[in-house]
Parts: sequence; C-alpha cells; structure tokens
Amino acid sequence: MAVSTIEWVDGRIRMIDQTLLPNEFKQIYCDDLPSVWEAIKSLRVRGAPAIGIAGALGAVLGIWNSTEKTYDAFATELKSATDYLATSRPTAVNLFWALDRITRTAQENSHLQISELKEVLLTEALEIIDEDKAMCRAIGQHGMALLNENDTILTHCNAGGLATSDYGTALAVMFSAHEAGKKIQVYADETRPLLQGARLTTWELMQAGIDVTLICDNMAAQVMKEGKIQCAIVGADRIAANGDTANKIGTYNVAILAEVHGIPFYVAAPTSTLDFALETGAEIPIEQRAAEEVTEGFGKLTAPKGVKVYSPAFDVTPAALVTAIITEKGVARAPYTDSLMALRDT
Ligand SMILES: CSC[C@H]1O[C@H](OP(=O)(O)O)[C@H](O)[C@@H]1O
Repeated sequence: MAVSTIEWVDGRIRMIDQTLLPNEFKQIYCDDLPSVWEAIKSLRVRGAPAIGIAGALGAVLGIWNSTEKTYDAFATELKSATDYLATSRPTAVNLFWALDRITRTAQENSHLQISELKEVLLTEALEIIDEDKAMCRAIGQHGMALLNENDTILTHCNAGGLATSDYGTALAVMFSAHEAGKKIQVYADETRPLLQGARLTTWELMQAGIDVTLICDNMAAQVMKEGKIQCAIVGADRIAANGDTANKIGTYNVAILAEVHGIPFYVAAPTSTLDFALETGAEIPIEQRAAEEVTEGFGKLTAPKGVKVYSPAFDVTPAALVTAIITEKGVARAPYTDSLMALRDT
C-alpha cells in the first residue's frame, strides 16, 4: 500500500475513507473526537491495526487543544477522550492496546509541562505508526517463507495495507512474496455483508499487480475441492492466549473448510493483536452490527422490509483449526499458549 491509510497532518487526522473504495479514492480529515469515533464506527478506517492507530491519533487529537494547566486536569481530559474512543468498536484489541499505551505514556511523563506532554503523546502515536509499518513488513517476510512457487492463496475480508498503516498483515505475506519474485495467485472472498474482500482486497492486490480472483463466500468449499487452493491466510482482530482467533465473520467457515480439505490455515497478525488477558476465544467480545448493513448496505439484499437480521461482525476460530500464527517476531505453532508467550517475550 503506497499510500498511508491514516496519518497526522498539521494537527488533524487524515485517512482514506474506505467506505468509498473501490469506486472513489478520497482522503478525509478528522478535526475532532466525534469525527474520529464515527470514522471507526462506520469503517471509514477499519482493520485492527488501523483502528489502533486511529485510537492513538484520536486520543492525541482529543487533548491537542487542551488549556488545562495541571497534569491531573489534563489526565482527566485525556481519560475522557480514550474512554469515548473505546466505545467505538469492541472486538479489535489493538484499539484498547493503543489507548492504554497513550495513557501510560502520559503517566510516565506527568512531570512535563502540558505543552511538552502533548508533543510526547503525539510522538508516541507516530511511533505506533512506524512500528506498525515495520511489523507488517516483518510479517510479510516470515509469512512468505511458508509459500511455494505458484501457490494459490485464499483470503477472507481485508487484512491489507488498508487495515494497517500501509502494508497489511495477511496481504503483507502476498505483497512480500510477489515483490520477491514468487509467482502466486489469490482467491478473495467477497466477505458479506460489507464486502471488504470484493471492495478492498481485490483493489489492493490489483494495484500491486497480483493475480486475484473474486469469489462469493459460499464458493470457498468448491474452489478448495477443485484443488485450486494451497493455503488460506487471514488477518485477526484479537487472538486469545490459547490461539483462538477472532476475525471477520466467515473466517471460521474458511478454517473448517481448510481443515476438511487438508489445506494449511494461517493467521497473520502483529503481537499487538495478542490478548493474553483472555485464556480462550470464548471471552472475546463480538461486535453486533446494524441490520441495514445486510439489507441496505454494499451487499444489498432484496429482502422484505423489516426482516429480522442477525449480523455478528466477527467469529472465533478455535486454535485447533489454526495451522500457524504468523507474527512480526516469527511463526507460532500449537500449543499456542506457550509459543505465543515465547514470541511475545523475544
Ligand atoms: C489486519 S486486521 C484486519 C481485520 O479487520 C477486519 O475487520 P473490519 O473490516 O470489520 O475492521 C477483518 O476482521 C480483518 O481480517
């Protein structure tokens, strides 16, 4: 992804409005907290790492014009901003990881003048972006080693540059392999109801010159049965200590299908997506989204007006179905409780 998904520009947040892609590429500006909250909620900016960056920059934006003179009053204002941003979306742990990191940075620098403290918090948020760029590329390098010449990869939703600072997680593996001259092909699930695969993954891969074929979500079994797929690679929004992985709804389907067809199922995610506070995926909060996204959204249905809809935005793939977890620090394999902890501590 040559263009940064989200960045700080002269006291404002500039981001690609992903709800307009692929038909329109538009960068929008957020000048205040409500506009950042709305951008996260409505998936103008989306994807676990990108949501984390939006949270960090949003927290800084929330205190950027503070006139408080004491640390306690400033810290109260910062907490108000982080508490508010934390209500935007519940599943991607990166949001809470980033907000906690900004809060901790403020606490560690409480001795500074408020004007200096603001700059320190902005520097920390920009550091999160720089770290993400490096992490995504490291994930790409570790992941591409798992691919063979002429492999065809199935992916679900969008875990590309648009879901991160600029290079992606699952798609980083594909970008890195392609850039290293490895011939690969990709099958992208459309990913109902918001069609991140059809709208965003195909767009990113076509921009990169990577051979991509779009399929409906219900075609994944058939393409695996036809022997078209050598592995599946997806992103993650939160990974519990035992390796249970929350990702876009439909990921669990892909993992089961991969298992049945004897196809490796890889999760690609930075260690900031690991949540060791949760022993298993059963504790991961699953966002429920509005019925209109199914009946009136991108994947508009001709359903009867007022039809009841159930729309969990994520599902949890049991660790037993995950062949390996590709992180920026290396590849973890079962038993994940030990291997993920070991990676975290390297
Ligand atoms: C690299 S994390 C991307 C992850 O986030 C997506 O969810 P959403 O589009 O709702 O933010 C999806 O789960 C992707 O795998």
